[in-house]
Amino acid sequence: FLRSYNRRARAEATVHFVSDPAVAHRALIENADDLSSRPAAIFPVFLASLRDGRRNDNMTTASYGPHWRALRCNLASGILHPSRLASLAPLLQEAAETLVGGLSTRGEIEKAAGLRVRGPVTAAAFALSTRLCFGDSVDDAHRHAMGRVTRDSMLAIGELSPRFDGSMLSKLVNWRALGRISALLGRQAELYRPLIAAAAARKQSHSGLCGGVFQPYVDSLLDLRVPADDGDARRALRETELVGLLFEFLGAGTGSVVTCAEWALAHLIDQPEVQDKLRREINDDADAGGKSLRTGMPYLNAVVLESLRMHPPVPIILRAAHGEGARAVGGAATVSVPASGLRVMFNLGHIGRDRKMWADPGEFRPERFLAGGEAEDVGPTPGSKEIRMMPFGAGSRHCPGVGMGMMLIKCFLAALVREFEWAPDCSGRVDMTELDGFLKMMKKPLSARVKQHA
Ligand code: HEM
Repeated sequence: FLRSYNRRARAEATVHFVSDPAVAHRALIENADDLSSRPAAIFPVFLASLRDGRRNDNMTTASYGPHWRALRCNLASGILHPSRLASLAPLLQEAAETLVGGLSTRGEIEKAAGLRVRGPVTAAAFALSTRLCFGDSVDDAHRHAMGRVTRDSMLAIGELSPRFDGSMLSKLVNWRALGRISALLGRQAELYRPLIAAAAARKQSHSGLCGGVFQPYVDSLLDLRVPADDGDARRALRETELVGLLFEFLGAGTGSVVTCAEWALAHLIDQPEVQDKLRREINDDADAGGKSLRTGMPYLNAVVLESLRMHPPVPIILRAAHGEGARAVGGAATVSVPASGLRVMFNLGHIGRDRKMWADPGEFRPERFLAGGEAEDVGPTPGSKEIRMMPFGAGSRHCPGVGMGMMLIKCFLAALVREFEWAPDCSGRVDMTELDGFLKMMKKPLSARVKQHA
């Protein structure tokens, strides 16, 4: 029995790796509907479900269908809607100013020997995400505790083998990471519970716009009604679902943004002429605020895109492929597709450095994204014609935070380059080795000599 169980689990767990942009296009764009779910077993959904015996999906883990659609519409038409980006801009600017202010007051010795930027940028991005999620009333100690648990949860999820398939064998192999994830889910619930209760009380008194401009994410989740499991009725979200969705927002809004900002700064240090050119554009920009960050400053946009092309913060995306979509990935000879779908991993790092698509793909050259460059029409998400890079994914499950993510990275980078000059630390070089993990961070956190402009 055990042997046949393991054989079946192994067959179902066969993973197809896609690094070819043409195959990714065939699968994710031409057969989008057949690749619109992620393999559920990979995610620790079942751990959350152990708590109350039900699946407790967040948006990432939800199967393509009415439940996912309700969650996605709520976020994409609420806080993250492109028309809201203008009103979010002042909050983003405030976060960037706090970041720069904090770095300015660091000791001169630290600045001269080598300043590590990952911590301060993470703190600034997390403070903003917390504000968007819960409003303006979260105190510092509570926010720091949530920051720690978010970071630890991401690390624990990263420890889970990408081949984890929910089988008994893989649970045994991953028992340590699963135990940690389970404990951290409990801690998240403890920390979010009072903030959810405060949002419910706010709702009663019709108060509490964040920054005076918009409804925090948690408030919208309390208002949301999702399809009930039986019939046409709709129901409110359960506490365990709320916790999962809030963690998803805090994690997604922080880690990828920080990873991209750090890589971009690393390249600006490595190529001072690119840094100078960027600084000139930023200084010449009359409106250093919201509109420029969205549609102006082409070189800043190009620097961020080039960084995302070379180092997509989320290195792998996962899908379960069915029908024609499975054949688009596995080839015409694909005969047996498990009921749960063919498991597919798209390697975003390889796709952005494909030699057929890019000249000198290993070189950091933002000019390729400017008018007349080889990639002048390429944006953060692929169009319908071809895929050349896809740092925010592609198809119906692409990242809903692309607009806010791009704007936040640009806002941080513009502030950091306007305010400081960046140079290698006393080691004299920038180590560009990538960390093999859930997020493709710099293996050695960036440390830089920083000189403040007069
Ligand atoms: C530099 C910033 C970011 C990067 C590089 C990034 C990247 C990604 C990628 C690669 C995916 C998977 C897409 C796919 O499977 O096709 C994703 C999904 C997602 N991202 Fe982002 N992301 C970023 C920022 C954000 C922000 C700011 C938020 C929200 C606050 C966010 C929320 C989400 C959510 C909820 C999903 C799941 C969507 C679904 O399954 O429908 N992300 N992101």
